[in-house]
Amino acid sequence: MNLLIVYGTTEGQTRKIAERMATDIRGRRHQVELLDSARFTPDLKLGHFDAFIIAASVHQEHHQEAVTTFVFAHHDLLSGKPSALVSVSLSAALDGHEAAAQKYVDRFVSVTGWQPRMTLLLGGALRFTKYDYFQEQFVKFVVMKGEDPGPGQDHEFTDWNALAGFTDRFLATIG
Ligand SMILES: Cc1cc2nc3c(=O)[nH]c(=O)nc-3n(C[C@H](O)[C@H](O)[C@H](O)COP(=O)(O)O)c2cc1C
Repeated sequence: MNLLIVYGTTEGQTRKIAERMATDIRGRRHQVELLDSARFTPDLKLGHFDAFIIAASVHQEHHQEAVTTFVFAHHDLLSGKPSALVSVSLSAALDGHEAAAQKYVDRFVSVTGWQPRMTLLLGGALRFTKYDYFQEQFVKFVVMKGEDPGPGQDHEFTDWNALAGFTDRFLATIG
């Protein structure tokens, strides 16, 4: 099988997630190409791929615009082949915030018209040491609703075992 992973990342965590999936897929003896949504090439031949994984992170309640545009433009092709969505957010990792994480996905599906075969809501990372004032305030007060982020400045919430299990299950659906 030949898979394409298209990812959108703002601070780098989703790139790390996409790269981990690619490593796992190659370990299962499939071919895989990684494409950063910020670097689309018009000559990319999507018809060459047997299955697709879209991975994008959430900022201010939305996935990256470049990913949304790509999926909207190709939703028929994506819906006609095995395809999966990995939605990376803080809400996916925080107790009591699952509904918000699901809401981002529901909106993405409704805006793009694509119905992924499988979806994973996956925790991302907090990088307070890299945020500017606005980013820090937004994460603390809008996303975390004033909850104490804890003493550590930066924290990775990504459940790598859940990701590996998801990748395996998706590969099992495409044979
Ligand atoms: C400015 C900013 C806004 C964010 N907005 C949201 C949000 O609305 N909902 C959410 O669940 N997570 C939000 N997050 C958390 C990100 O989804 C999380 O940090 C993720 O790991 C980012 O992935 P990336 O490094 O691939 O861009 C936000 C993060 C930042 C820095």
